[in-house]
Amino acid sequence: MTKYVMALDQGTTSSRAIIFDKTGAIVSVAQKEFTQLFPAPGWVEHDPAEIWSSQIGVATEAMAKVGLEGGNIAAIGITNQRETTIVWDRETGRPVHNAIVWQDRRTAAFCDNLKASGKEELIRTKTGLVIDAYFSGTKVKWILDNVSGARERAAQGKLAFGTVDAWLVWNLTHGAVHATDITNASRTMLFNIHTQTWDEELLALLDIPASMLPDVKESSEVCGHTAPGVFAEQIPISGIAGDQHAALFGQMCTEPGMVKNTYGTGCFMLMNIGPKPILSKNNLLTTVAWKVNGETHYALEGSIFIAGAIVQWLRDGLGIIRSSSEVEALAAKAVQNDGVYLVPAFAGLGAPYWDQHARGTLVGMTRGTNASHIARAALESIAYQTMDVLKAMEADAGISIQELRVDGGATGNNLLMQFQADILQAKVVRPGITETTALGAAYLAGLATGYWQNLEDIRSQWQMEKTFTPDPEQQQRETWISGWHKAVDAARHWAQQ
Ligand SMILES: Nc1ncnc2c1ncn2[C@@H]1O[C@H](COP(=O)(O)OP(=O)(O)O)[C@@H](O)[C@H]1O
Ligand SMILES: O=P(O)(O)OC[C@H](O)CO
Repeated sequence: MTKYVMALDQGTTSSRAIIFDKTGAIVSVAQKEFTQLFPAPGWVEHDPAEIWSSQIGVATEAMAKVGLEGGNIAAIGITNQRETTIVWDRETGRPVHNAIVWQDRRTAAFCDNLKASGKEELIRTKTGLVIDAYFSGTKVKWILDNVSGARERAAQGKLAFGTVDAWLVWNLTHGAVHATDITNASRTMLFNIHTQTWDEELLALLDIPASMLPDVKESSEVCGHTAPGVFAEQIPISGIAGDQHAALFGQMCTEPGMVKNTYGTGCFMLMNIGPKPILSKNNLLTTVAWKVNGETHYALEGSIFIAGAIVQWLRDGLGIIRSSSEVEALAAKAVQNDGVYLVPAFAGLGAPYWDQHARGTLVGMTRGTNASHIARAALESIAYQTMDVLKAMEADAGISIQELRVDGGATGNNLLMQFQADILQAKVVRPGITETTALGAAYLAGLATGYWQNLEDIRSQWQMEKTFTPDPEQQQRETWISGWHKAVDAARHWAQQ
């Protein structure tokens, strides 16, 4: 019987299942968007039941589309939107609250207080993270503080916390396994990336009982099997990684100094920095890239909160396009931005600014401004934010980055990719398979079960599809960049009380 590996890719806006064969080629894909809930300004939630039902639905659909059954799947890999926080009852398996999504800003004031109380250095040194509402820790605390009876039940060991990977594992195993992997753990602000354990001092600081926490596994390791009845046969769950870490692996950035940028809802640039967790001096995060066969690789990360999501906003919020793919043609109608800049700080600004109070800002409009300028400014904002992060990364690593490997939904946009190369003055390289997040999770899962023997087995599978080279004639770059930074200044601190 021919065997395959299935990746479950639970993203911010959709759940996807992708089945790969031994050559790393895609055999089947199924995808389902799910509901985004915005219960208050700055709040973003998902229904955990819908996360699970959409994910198991697409897994079954991807198999059925090509006539595969459980017995055909050698391993399952999970990759997920990170930081998004779910707390559930261990006995009933029911969540006590909606998932609080990574973009949610409700704990920003608490984070300000934490900073004011001088905890920044402690948290940075232990976790590699800056204090921000982005990470899971303060979201767990919010649930315990705000859901009636939750704190008491948590103290009695009755509640479980997990990021989305742990929630999927719990459901796939019918509650037999409560586990996460080290990459997801490194995004909680509760995990010490040096000792690789949950940190008691941070748990005490946020008043979170250790009994709620999942076991922490390597990224490529069998952590359990699907429960009987989930699929026709029980399948090992043998790879887990946060989506950005999985993408770094799927892009085969396995050597220190290699960099990838994923253009999805947000943009996330990660650089492999090898086995030592170097702390950033330029407001980037230090995070665990993966742990495989007992060897940990670390990464520097620049997280941008709104990237492709700005295109969704043009579609759903402004209504100037009907589908994301229309944005390129609309933007191309404006040869230049004509001084119009859009800073998409809808959820504050992430790296390298870390301004929780920045807000979305559109500047530089005149009577000649039309929808195409706004579309162009939206696309350019993705590239400018990436440039800010790349400059910080170059400063930290002391190197000049010549090549950026890219993936994610927005990389299909050639205008954006060319502008990115021009503004960075670096090559932008798009691989044949842009589903590198899912591919990375599949590789991690397949390596643990012997589907692939070792890295050499898979390294040669990475192939370039198109390289965007910078236009050497570009004269206006510096002017454009200084316009962008003026616009960022206008967006900053806007919502500060
Ligand atoms: N042609 C395009 N140009 C720009 N952005 C696009 C284009 N097509 C899709 N996108 C954006 O890419 C994002 C989806 O990418 P994906 O990698 O699936 O994201 P996620 O994993 O965050 O859900 C959406 O925000 C969408 O607006
Ligand atoms: O779902 P994505 O691809 O936008 O990724 C979300 C990130 O993991 C959040 O940190």
